[in-house]
Amino acid sequence: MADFFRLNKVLIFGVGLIGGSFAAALKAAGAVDEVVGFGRSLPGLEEALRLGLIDRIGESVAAEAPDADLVLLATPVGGMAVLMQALAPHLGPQTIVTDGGSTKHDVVANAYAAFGERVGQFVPAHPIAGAENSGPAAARADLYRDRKVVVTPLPENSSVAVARVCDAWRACGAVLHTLTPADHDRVFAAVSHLPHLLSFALVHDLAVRDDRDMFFTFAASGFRDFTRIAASHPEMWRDICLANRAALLDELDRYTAQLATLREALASGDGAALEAAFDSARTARRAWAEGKLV
Ligand SMILES: NC(=O)C1=CN([C@@H]2O[C@H](COP(=O)(O)OP(=O)(O)OC[C@H]3O[C@@H](n4cnc5c(N)ncnc54)[C@H](O)[C@@H]3O)[C@@H](O)[C@H]2O)C=CC1
Ligand SMILES: O=C(O)C(=O)Cc1ccc(O)cc1
Repeated sequence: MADFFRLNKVLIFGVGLIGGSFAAALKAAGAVDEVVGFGRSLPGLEEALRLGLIDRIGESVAAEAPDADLVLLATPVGGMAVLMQALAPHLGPQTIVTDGGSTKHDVVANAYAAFGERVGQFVPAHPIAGAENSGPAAARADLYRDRKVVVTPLPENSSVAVARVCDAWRACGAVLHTLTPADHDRVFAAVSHLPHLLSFALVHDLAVRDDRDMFFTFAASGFRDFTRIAASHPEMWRDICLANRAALLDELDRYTAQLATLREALASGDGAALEAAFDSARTARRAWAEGKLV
């Protein structure tokens, strides 16, 4: 990144964990003059202002967008189409729009529909950093330090547009990677969306039992590790699952087949088959945790 990288004005739609952390990181890096926040909840925006994540609450899209260098969409993905439609008539010639959404195929389709001939001004991206906590109070200036951000550029994007988005994320401390939207959604269905669905499913199944207290009383660290992400934002995860439903259904089918194989081994008392699967998983998990599988 060039040393002189600096943004004049950044608009953030949805100043929660992802948008608020982006704002905080740009400010900490001295890479932005002014951050203006938009959102659907005034108390949330006032909290973001109090926390110093944003400098102002936006007056109107028409007034704020034309001279903005960068616009980040950081709402749940299901809300982005409407925001894109609202932004499209007011983009300045130099304004670049990006997003932090967890899915890309749907976001890209919505961008083509909203921006039309100006879709080159939209550069899709996804920070692979986050937490089960949400809202402006969860935002942290160091959330993206040494974390990956995946960009899925469009054929219509200029190198200047892609560079502005990548430089902004680099100013936040992130490491940039590039995927196609299709590969992105296939990969994250497997390593992020499916694990969240499984975690929600396990806790939900226990939570609806009459004698749930007995189970939760004795749940220990393995349960804690497996279910931390079941404390994540339900609306956000509803949108992710629906947006990436084709890839997620494929992964769910693979997982269901894997469970069926293990169930069969269990039912027939085939300890060797169970141990072989557990051993293969343990080897891969340990290698991944030691950075040997990336
Ligand atoms: N939470 C995580 O760990 C990660 C989330 N993401 C993606 O980032 C986006 C934001 O997620 P978080 O920051 O975690 O959520 P969050 O709940 O912390 O923040 C979202 C903010 O958007 C506002 N909002 C919701 N709907 C809106 C709408 N229609 N118009 C305007 N504002 C709206 C909310 O009031 C809230 O302030 C999502 O698309 C999510 O998929 C990406 C990477 C990690
Ligand atoms: O809480 C966790 O560990 C996460 O997995 C955070 C996360 C959630 C959604 C994303 O698109 C990327 C990262």
